[in-house]
Amino acid sequence: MSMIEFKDVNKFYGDYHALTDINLKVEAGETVVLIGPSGSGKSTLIRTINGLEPVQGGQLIVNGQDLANPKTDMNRTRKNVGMVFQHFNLYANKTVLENIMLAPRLVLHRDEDENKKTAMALLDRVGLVDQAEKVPSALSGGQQQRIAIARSLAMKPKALLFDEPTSALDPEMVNGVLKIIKDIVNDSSMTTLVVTHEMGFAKQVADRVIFMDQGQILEDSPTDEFFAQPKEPRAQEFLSQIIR
Ligand SMILES: Nc1ncnc2c1ncn2[C@@H]1O[C@H](COP(=O)(O)OP(=O)(O)OP(=O)(O)O)[C@@H](O)[C@H]1O
Repeated sequence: MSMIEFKDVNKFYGDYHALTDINLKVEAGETVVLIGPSGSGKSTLIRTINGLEPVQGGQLIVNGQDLANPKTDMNRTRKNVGMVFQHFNLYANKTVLENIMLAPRLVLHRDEDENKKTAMALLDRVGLVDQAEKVPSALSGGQQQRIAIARSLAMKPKALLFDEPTSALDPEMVNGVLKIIKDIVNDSSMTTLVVTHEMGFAKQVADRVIFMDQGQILEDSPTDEFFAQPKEPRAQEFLSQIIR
């Protein structure tokens, strides 16, 4: 069974048809990058995968559960599917260490010593061990995003979703964060979906590229084929505008 499977999924915001007949399979361990113009539905699509946006119609199977079924327990899915947001979404009044330890303590009931050990190892992995006792606002945007990544990894998720993880960062912070995401993709067997406008990064990490426009998936191609020449005229136009 696929880790993630959309079958004829639709999503409305009121009358606005945000996702139209989405069909998509992502296998365990795959890395998929979603690209497309602003407003094409990329964020909406990945937010449906951990139940942050409910869908209407079709089936959305994530780790064996159908999220299109209102009876599904979303908490079980959220335990297994992590999310990194554009604006970090750290807890402002908690230390960096507490940000990382909170969910494993409350949701997984992880032993406190073990929890701290794991959190410190993750801080080491993102190069911020010395910042453990600070509050997020004392750190740069790039550092805050690295903490947010460590926080999501602390839950040991089966899948990790990144929603434009570098769009809110100052340019000099972008590469450090992308490097960490690349290392995670290379070192783990997690299923990873990334919405990004960073095409060089997409080429390096993605197994497949999905191009969206107006709430639809117009192209789903292996990365090499997509960047050599997308099949879809609208994807060709999009790429020609952003790669100079
Ligand atoms: N909560 C909401 N209520 C109403 N409409 C929304 C909501 N969230 C998104 N939309 C609309 O749905 C469409 C898709 O938005 P979405 O954020 O998924 O696009 P996107 O491809 O991620 O764009 P961007 O690259 O600009 O982030 C847009 O037209 C947006 O205005």
